[in-house]
Order: sequence, then C-alpha cells, then structure tokens
Amino acid sequence: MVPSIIYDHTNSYNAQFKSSYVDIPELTGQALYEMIDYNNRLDEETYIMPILYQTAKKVYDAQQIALQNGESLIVYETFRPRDVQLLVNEALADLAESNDVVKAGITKEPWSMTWFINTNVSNHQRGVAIDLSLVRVDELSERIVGDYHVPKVLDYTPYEMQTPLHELSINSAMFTKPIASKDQEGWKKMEVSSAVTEPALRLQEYMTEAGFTPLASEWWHFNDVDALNSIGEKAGTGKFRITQSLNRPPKWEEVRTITTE
Ligand SMILES: C[C@@H](N)C(=O)N[C@H](C)C(=O)O
Repeated sequence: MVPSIIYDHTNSYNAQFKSSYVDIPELTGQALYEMIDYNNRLDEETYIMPILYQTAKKVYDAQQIALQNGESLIVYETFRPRDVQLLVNEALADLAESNDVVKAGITKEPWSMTWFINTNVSNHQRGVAIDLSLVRVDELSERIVGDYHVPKVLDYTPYEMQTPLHELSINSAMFTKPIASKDQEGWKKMEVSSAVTEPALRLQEYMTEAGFTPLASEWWHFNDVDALNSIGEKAGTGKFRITQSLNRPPKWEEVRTITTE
C-alpha cells in the first residue's frame, strides 16, 4: 500500500457492479469478498490491495504525479479472485439473457461481453490490473510511517467521471472501439469517446506516464503490460483468496540495503 493513496475496496462491503445502470442480481450492493486486515506498517485496519511488486512501483509513480497536481489516486480494486471473476461473468450473462438493454450495452458491435468482464483469466487474477479513479486533494497533511514522513490526504473531492465505477457497459468505454489490451502503443492513436471527462483523461495521463496501458472498454482500468510480459507463463490464475497483509514499519537502514542491493 502507498500511504498517501486513498483505498476503497467496495467489493468488500457494497459492490458497485451494474450494467447499463441496471442492478446485477447477486452482485450489486453485496459484500463479494472481504479484503480487510490490520496493517502493521500503518498501525490501522486497511483494505488489502495486492498487486505485483513491479506494478506497485508504477502505482507509486502515478501517485507522485497526481500529488504534484494537487490530486490523488483512489484505488477500488487490484487482485480479484478467480471465483469472483466467474461469479461476475455468470451474473452479468444471466441478466443480459433477460434484459435487452443490458444485452445491447455489452454486445453492441464492435464490443463483446469479454470487454466488460473478461470471460477468461483476467489481469486482475494475474496481479497486473488496477481499477481506480482520481480525486482533488482539499487537505493534505503528513504522517510518520516507520522512519519516514509521508503525505496523508485528509480531505478530498471526487471528480465527475462519464459513469460510476464498475458500470459494465459501452457507456464506460475510453475509446470509440476496442484495441488489444496488450498493445502498449496503439491506444495513443485511438479516438477517445466523446463522453470521457477531463479528469479521466488526466488519470489516463498519470497512469500511462507511470508505464500503464489503458483498457479501451473501461475508463478506470489499467494494465501493467510490462509485468505481464516479464512474468509470461508464470502468471497466476487467481485460484485463491488473500485474507492477510504481512508487513512492518519501514526502517531506513533496511530500505537503504534493499534499494542499493
Ligand atoms: C469487472 C471489470 N471492472 C473488469 O475488471 N473488466 C475487465 C475486462 C476484466 O474482467 O479484466
């Protein structure tokens, strides 16, 4: 966890998943999987937001850029277990069967359902994907974590985005058509959807500056394609739950040893 980032794991207590603004039975408003534990490093209960270490460094970089602009990242989901991925798949497919508006919202050409909930193993199971938004920082303070002084956001205002987070439909698309999620360059030439708001464009700027690649179908989702390429076949499939966060307050001698090794 980056102490200055705001974390809100909605899936722990009130899942926001909807499609074409319609509640998804068994999902919307539910506690889907609990990711909360006592965090020794911060000396408080926090959400658990696991992501590969190399990807976490990029999240840190994106937050530094945001803070320089008087803004902060707000992170909603990183690792998502495979069984929850399947649950979202099933629930959305079932709803689409009985609701034509929902069906059109996830299948209208050139899109298909997998753009809104991956029907195979998602990057959320591999630890290289992050769902997040951007807020304006209204009050910034400092806190001490181990031997370090770090920024702490005391008050903030969420920005208006084109849709609420986890609105699974074409309404949330970043670009007017799909582009392979592993294409690290092609997205730069894509046409941005007219609904995209300025703060979402800034979020994209901060995240891509830090080395992430945007997902065409969701303004809030970014992938670390470098990490995906480097782990290759060793990528996980998320067939487990994470219930504990193991950490301790950082001591400068230890951090110096690690970073200079
Ligand atoms: C559920 C949604 N936020 C999401 O993660 N979608 C992508 C396409 C995924 O399933 O990887």
